[in-house]
Formats: sequence, C-alpha cells, structure tokens
Amino acid sequence: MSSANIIEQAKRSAAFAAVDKHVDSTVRVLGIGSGSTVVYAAERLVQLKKEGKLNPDLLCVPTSFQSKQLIVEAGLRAADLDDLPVLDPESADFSSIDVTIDGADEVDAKLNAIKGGGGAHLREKLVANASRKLVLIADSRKDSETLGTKWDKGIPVEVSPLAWRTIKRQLERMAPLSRAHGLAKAESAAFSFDHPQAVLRQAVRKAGPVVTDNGNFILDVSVGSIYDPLAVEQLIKMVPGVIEVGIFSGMAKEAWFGNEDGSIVCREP
Ligand SMILES: O=C(CO)[C@H](O)[C@H](O)COP(=O)(O)O
Repeated sequence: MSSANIIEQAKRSAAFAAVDKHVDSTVRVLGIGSGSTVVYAAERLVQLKKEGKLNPDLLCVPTSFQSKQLIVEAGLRAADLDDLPVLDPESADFSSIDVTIDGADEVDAKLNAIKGGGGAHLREKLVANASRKLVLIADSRKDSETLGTKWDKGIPVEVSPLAWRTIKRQLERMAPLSRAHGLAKAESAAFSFDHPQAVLRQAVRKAGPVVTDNGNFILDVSVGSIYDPLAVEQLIKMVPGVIEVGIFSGMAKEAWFGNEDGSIVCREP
C-alpha cells in the first residue's frame, strides 16, 4: 500500500471506531465536523443507517458547507444549531447536541487542538461549544505533546476583511510572554516565537484570499511552540476584528488516532 493510502486507512479506522463508540439509537442530535477525516465518519453513519442502528429522528448539525453536503448525501437530516432545543432545560447545561465528531490539525497531550486547516473553525467551535461531548478523529501524525510542533502552517484565525492588515500587524506584535498580558502564570511564556508571523491565506484556483463560509478572511498565525493554548487563544481573541481562533482549549473529551500499522489509540485528557 502507498504511504498516502496507509494514512487514509488510519484516518478511516479512527473515524469508524469513534462513530461506533458514540453513535447509537439513543443519540438524537449529532454534530458533524469538517475535513477529509470526517468523510469516513459519514461513510460509517451511512452503513449504520442501512443497518437500522441510528435513531430514526436523528438530526445532524453541520459545521461547514462541506459538512452539510456530507449530511445530505448520507440521506440524513440537517438542522441549524439555533433551531434545536436544549437537551436538558431543567439543568444548567445549555447543550443542544449529544455528541460532535470532528477532525483536527494537531492535538496535544491534554487534548487541546489546533483546527481550521479547512477554514471551518468558527462553526466548528460554535457546534463544539453546544455539544455535551466533542470527539476528535485523526491519523497519528496529528498526535503531539505540544501544539505548534507538528502543525507548522500557523494557527488559523478568521478575521474581518474590513481590517485584515491592521489585525495582521497587531497579531505580529503579540508578546511571547503571557506574563505581559496577565493571562497565565507569571514567568511562563505562552509561545516560543519572538516575532509571530500572520499570513493571509490564499485561495487555490482563484486569485486572491480564501473567503470563508461566513464571508471572512483567514490569517495563519505562526507563533512556534504553544506552551499555554488557553492564553494564546485569549490573546488572539482580544484583537478587535478577530472572529474566531483555531485553538480549541479544553473542549475535546476524547481523541481517536489511527496508526500506520492499523491500530487505533483513544485518548482522554
Ligand atoms: O478543522 C478542520 C477544518 O476547519 C478540520 O477538521 C481539520 O483541518 C482536519 O482536517 P483533515 O481531516 O482533512 O485532516
């Protein structure tokens, strides 16, 4: 098997295992992530539907245009997040979604993740935030001790096109010491680069920038190793015009990694 096929097989195994563990007839609302690994989750959902193992009233909440197409093509029913009732109105839990299965670009030892390689992280974060459980699926190349050490394309940051140059300049002046911003433990650096770089993501086969499903631009912000994901997420989020940051700190409850030898690892924080 070619190395590309081995990676695809690893992604598929992780996706199938996560769906098998988390999706049964008791699941009423399911979040569907975006990207190439999630395609295999949709493949497994189609099989389960044929076997009569899904809830007949199952609603699927998409995280992007691509994800909505996957839902429709799988013969499942798509629902918008704000059209759903909360699962348990009597409790403080505001979740509308039982479980969301999504891909990731890098996942650290505590299951903090970088997402947004496909530019869908705004809706992905909204859906994750409204989910009782966020389950990540990936091949083992994404499994990392420290964010920023494997995914070297920068943190995807969705920004307003109205001020992208100003936002870029401001992000490039972010101080590496979280101490300067009072956001994390004194003396500890949130990230390693002295001079972060923010690059406007360019479209392929179209001149000009990537325009997200929400009509915004994406800056890919390289900061080196991310020692304190929450502090970096907060630092970036504070810049006016930043719409969403592709760091998901403390959101995932489980991550499934497919290995090249065909084995699968499931990790919890
Ligand atoms: O966050 C995402 C899209 O915004 C994807 O989930 C992430 O980029 C992983 O994609 P893939 O499964 O193709 O590696």
